Amino acid sequence: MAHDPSNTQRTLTVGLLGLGVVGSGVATLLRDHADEIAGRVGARLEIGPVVVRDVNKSRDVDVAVTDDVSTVVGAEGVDIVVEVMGGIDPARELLTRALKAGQSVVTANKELISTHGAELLTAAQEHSVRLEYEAAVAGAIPIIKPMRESLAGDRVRKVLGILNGTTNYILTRMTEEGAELAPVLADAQALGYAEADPTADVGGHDAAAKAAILASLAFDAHVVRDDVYTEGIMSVTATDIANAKRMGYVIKLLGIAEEHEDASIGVRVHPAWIPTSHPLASIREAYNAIFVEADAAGDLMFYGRGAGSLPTASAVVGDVVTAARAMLAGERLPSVAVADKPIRPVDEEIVQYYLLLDVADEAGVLSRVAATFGDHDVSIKSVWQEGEGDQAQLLLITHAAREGNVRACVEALKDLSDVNAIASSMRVEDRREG
Ligand SMILES: NC(=O)C1=CN([C@@H]2O[C@H](COP(=O)(O)OP(=O)(O)OC[C@H]3O[C@@H](n4cnc5c(N)ncnc54)[C@H](O)[C@@H]3O)[C@@H](O)[C@H]2O)C=CC1
Ligand SMILES: N[C@@H](CC=O)C(=O)O
Ligand code: NA
Repeated sequence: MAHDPSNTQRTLTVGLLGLGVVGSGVATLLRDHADEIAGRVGARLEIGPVVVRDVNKSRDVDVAVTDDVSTVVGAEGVDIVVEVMGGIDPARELLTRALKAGQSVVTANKELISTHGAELLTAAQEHSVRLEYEAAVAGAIPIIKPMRESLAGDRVRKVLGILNGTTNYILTRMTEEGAELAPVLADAQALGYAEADPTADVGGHDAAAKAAILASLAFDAHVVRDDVYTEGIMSVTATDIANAKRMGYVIKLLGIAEEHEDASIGVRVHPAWIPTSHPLASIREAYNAIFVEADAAGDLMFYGRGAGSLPTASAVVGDVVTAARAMLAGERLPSVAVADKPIRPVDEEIVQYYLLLDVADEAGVLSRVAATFGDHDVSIKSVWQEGEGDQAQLLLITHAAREGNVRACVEALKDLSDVNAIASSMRVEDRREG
């Protein structure tokens, strides 16, 4: 049945901060889906002032723009502020001001939420308005609301996610086409997936921000971006990809958050081998996925587009609808008791490793290498040797061991006279290892 917007006389005004990739998508959806949204909210949502840096720039979307933030932030008649500028400053100060002025806020800004989310949520609570940020984690995928609401009766143990579209796109093309990283990154930028500064993507920082937000929600804890151990994909080579493939694995940039039995929280982002049989192994291109292990629900997987204009705008506009409904119903943000749980240092994590060693092809090398592993309490699961003549490569996969021991073992291996180099090392995330 078609929506009848005639009974939705009330109008709420949505002001926008930023009109780039995401902002243009938000303006497009608010305009193109206006009637359905009015039917769902019980009020029409009107696009109010749109703040941009350069009012003279030509744009694909036809809205009136201004460079005066005071027309949106704290402005009489603007009910909801959508922040899609990115960065900490001035977003932090502008959103604080908006919340204090009684405006609900919707943001896609993971950098801001993962560092100053707690103070912004407090301001929202204190002023009885909403702060929504579904687009900040995994773009279009509904994950914030399921974590906050659908799983509120369960206990989440572990979250494992492909949280960055740009790097998944790059790794997919490196794996499937043998492409080099740099030109594929340029394609990801042209497609609107990358951050304004793409080192946030390839360096793992964007995924780390999202992992911090997810860990906070999953474990009712205060986890910030700087708590996340972070490695990016710059060191992943074609050789690593080929080695993973022939052993039955693929390489993905993973965000991993888990609550350990001592209530400490481990949260890390790094490239990892995962078995081709794992549901996350089949996630290609700019798609994201989040695999959740919960006590009662068991395994869940959330899948969808993690980046791009309209997919991200879908999550932003969904949040605008949430904020508008709450405003009309007088509903406040749910208040959650948050504990200060300790962050487990990465050295204390129990991990499995792939190591590639350049060694001299001489008698006794293998036993000296094996003894070094034994000295550090790291057990070898499998080993292959390749090459002949003076040089050989040893490919080793360890059993799960304490990260700090693996690191010390790697340092000791470097000191062996017949180990010329540690050509590569990467963690293996394999549930079969326990
Ligand atoms: N592009 C994507 O696929 C996704 C982006 N996000 C987040 O959405 C936000 C926006 O991202 P994009 O639209 O991709 O960035 P963008 O760079 O395309 O757009 C940002 C816009 O904000 C404007 N802007 C920045 N600072 C401003 C200021 N002080 N005053 C006025 N205008 C200002 C810029 O001129 C630009 O037009 C970021 O927080 C990003 O992390 C989240 C999910 C996906
Ligand atoms: N640059 C990000 C955009 C969405 O958060 C990504 O590539 O995932
Ligand atoms: Na999302």
